[in-house]
Amino acid sequence: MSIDRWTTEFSRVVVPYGLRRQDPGSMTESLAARVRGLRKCYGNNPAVDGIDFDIVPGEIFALLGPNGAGKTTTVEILEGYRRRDEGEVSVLGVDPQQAPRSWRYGIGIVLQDVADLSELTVGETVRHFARYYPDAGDPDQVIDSVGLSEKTRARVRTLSGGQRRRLDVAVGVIGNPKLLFLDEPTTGFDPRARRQFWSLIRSLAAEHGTTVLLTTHYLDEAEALANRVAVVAAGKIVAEGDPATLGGRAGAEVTVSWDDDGVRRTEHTSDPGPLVADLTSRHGGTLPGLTVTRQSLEDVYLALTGSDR
Ligand SMILES: Nc1ncnc2c1ncn2[C@@H]1O[C@H](COP(=O)(O)OP(=O)(O)OP(=O)(O)O)[C@@H](O)[C@H]1O
Repeated sequence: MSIDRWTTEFSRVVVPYGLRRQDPGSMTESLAARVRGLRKCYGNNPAVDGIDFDIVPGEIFALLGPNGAGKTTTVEILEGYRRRDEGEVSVLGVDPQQAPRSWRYGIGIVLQDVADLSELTVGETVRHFARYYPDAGDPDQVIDSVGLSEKTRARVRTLSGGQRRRLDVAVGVIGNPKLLFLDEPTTGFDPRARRQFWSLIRSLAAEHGTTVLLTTHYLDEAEALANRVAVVAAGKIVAEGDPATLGGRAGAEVTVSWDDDGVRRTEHTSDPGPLVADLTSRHGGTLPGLTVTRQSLEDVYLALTGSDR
């Protein structure tokens, strides 16, 4: 996250705007976001070099890519915190560069530690942010939905890292956003906290219809959460699709391994069923040490973003 985004976002949420209620349904929103030919250079260096994608309402869309690929720059342009050099961008039916302040009520941004008003309690923090939205959710319900009910009266500075992230999410969703931006949301989480966080995000999408734009370096996170992923490398999208089939994964060869009298055997096949059936019958009905491994999303990702890029 860039400092200027943090500063702008922080001032956005702590400085009242003189809020005006707007019916979010009045925006043209056949797509939650539409991006065409997006380009952004820093000096002579293209950070984003001609990116196209759509985000459908209600879906969880993940941007993956190595450090410096251009994900944050893209997301900040969609959030309205950076100006593009070229291309068309529409978010909730509006160009973020021309957006009225009321457009912000429809988007939620989960920033790391934006809720760090450490002397306030969890309840006070969420109520504080709720005041700046015309259509805010009930603070107690939102705190409950992120699993922090027992910490409502705890001071923010006493929370663990994972609990703070939950509070960041509570602050990100208190305005009932239609589109939620999650930038590397589970960095530093323990495995259980990550699973709980994933459940929270899934339920936001499933129960509230919230659209989510996620950036992450965790491929299991993308696989667990995203309906679609786009892999970005050197400012371009190099693959896009369902994480289960990305890069021809579903049709790729499968590795079948088993133990044969103490010797490890391996075969590669695009159709493992007949091979496993044949081997099993030849081994008298059981195949010791059988493993059937399909290409992982990480394998596909590494091939797509390899050193030749
Ligand atoms: N304010 C800036 N000034 C100059 N160059 C920048 C600036 N912000 C980003 N860049 C450069 O633009 C490129 C893309 O950066 P960006 O932060 O968008 O990548 P990213 O995919 O989000 O990376 P990460 O995964 O490390 O967060 C990088 O080469 C980066 O050094």
